[in-house]
Amino acid sequence: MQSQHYEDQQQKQRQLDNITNSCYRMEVYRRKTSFAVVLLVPLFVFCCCDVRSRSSSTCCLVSAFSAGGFGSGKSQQTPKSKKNGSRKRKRTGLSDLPSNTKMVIPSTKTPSSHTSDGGQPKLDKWGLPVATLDDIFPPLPPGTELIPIDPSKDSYSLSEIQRCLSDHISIDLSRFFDENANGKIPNQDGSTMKIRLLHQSPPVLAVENFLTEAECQEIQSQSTSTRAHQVDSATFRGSLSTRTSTSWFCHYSDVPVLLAKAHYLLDIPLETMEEPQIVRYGRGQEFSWHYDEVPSSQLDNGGQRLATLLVYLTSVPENKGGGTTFRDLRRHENNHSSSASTELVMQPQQGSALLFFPAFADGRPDDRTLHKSHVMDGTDPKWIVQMWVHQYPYNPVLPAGNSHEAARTVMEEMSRKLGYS
Ligand SMILES: O=C(O)CCC(=O)C(=O)O
Ligand SMILES: [Fe+2]
Repeated sequence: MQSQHYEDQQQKQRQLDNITNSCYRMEVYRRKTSFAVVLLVPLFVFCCCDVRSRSSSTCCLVSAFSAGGFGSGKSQQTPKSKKNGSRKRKRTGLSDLPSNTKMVIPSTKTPSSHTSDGGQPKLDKWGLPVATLDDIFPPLPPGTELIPIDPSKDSYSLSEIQRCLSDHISIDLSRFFDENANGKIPNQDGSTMKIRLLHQSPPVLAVENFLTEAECQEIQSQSTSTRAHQVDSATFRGSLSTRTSTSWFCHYSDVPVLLAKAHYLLDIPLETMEEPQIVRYGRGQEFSWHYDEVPSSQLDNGGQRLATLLVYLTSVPENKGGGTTFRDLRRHENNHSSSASTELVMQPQQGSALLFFPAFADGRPDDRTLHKSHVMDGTDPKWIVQMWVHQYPYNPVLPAGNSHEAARTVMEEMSRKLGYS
């Protein structure tokens, strides 16, 4: 399975390389078309207006056309695309973003042209091919393993869930959950956690009642603390990725309950946890398609992100947007008479956690986890807190002075209070 994925990655790279070639061919095609239009339109007008000289003019123009037009080497050797091609790219504002969220922006290679309606290529106002979502987030190669959950099963046992995690970060779920996938230790408000499988391969898990209502409110209130570092996400105009929410980077020690629960659930060293981030999406705000993996240029801090733990601090009704959506993953309708399937969406439910894996255990990105936060439609904002787990110890960047060590004691105290140790 892993070697299959590695081949898929290589194929993706080849697809990206092909973009350059197909784009060049597209540009040649465009040039030829413009050339033909430039020649044929005056020819048509000329012929209509001056019937007496039509035959000789046609001969003259046709011979000029065949000398430098379709099929001639000349237009291919001197593509006039140079001028447009070297046009300055619009600033994307990437530097305004938190450095640890990978935003995929259009390749510096010229994107391939794509046909829209009726096979016509989509061109911009300069007649250049327009990048499409498929250029930036290529479809998964045919044959990629995608296994949704079985719609005929009411639930998965803990052993079945555990088996789905075999290629990813090693987590021992039996510390926290019994064989029926129920939490072993009740929450402070008496509620019980429950872990559910949302997708088998790649594995996507939900933990109901991960945080209590009071714990959600306590974490959300950290956004008003002067200790949190606020980042207003830039809107990416001229790019296909858009993040318009607001984030707050927190000191580990300010969110001990998140730390204690994440640490106990995932059984990973505190040092591999990235700074906890609180995010708020107001009406109309979103985070469009992206991968959570760290760009290769930034792997020197903790290596790749192996797990994304995202906890919803507020609920958002189904018809109000805000769902976390996976492009390539499906959820079959739980209806035996129908084989309909829809995109896998996790609708925010206060206190529930979503757990998925942007990379395999050895750090190779798992592109099957391309996802987005749907545009918010409701007036009540969506709030989340999230944390990524790295391969190796991670050095926190924000807020200044943030440190794992400073949080260790409060985390251990909280673990005792919650009954985990
Ligand atoms: O808010 C969500 O539902 C998804 C957020 C996300 O994917 C991210 O911040 O990386
Ligand atoms: Fe994400």
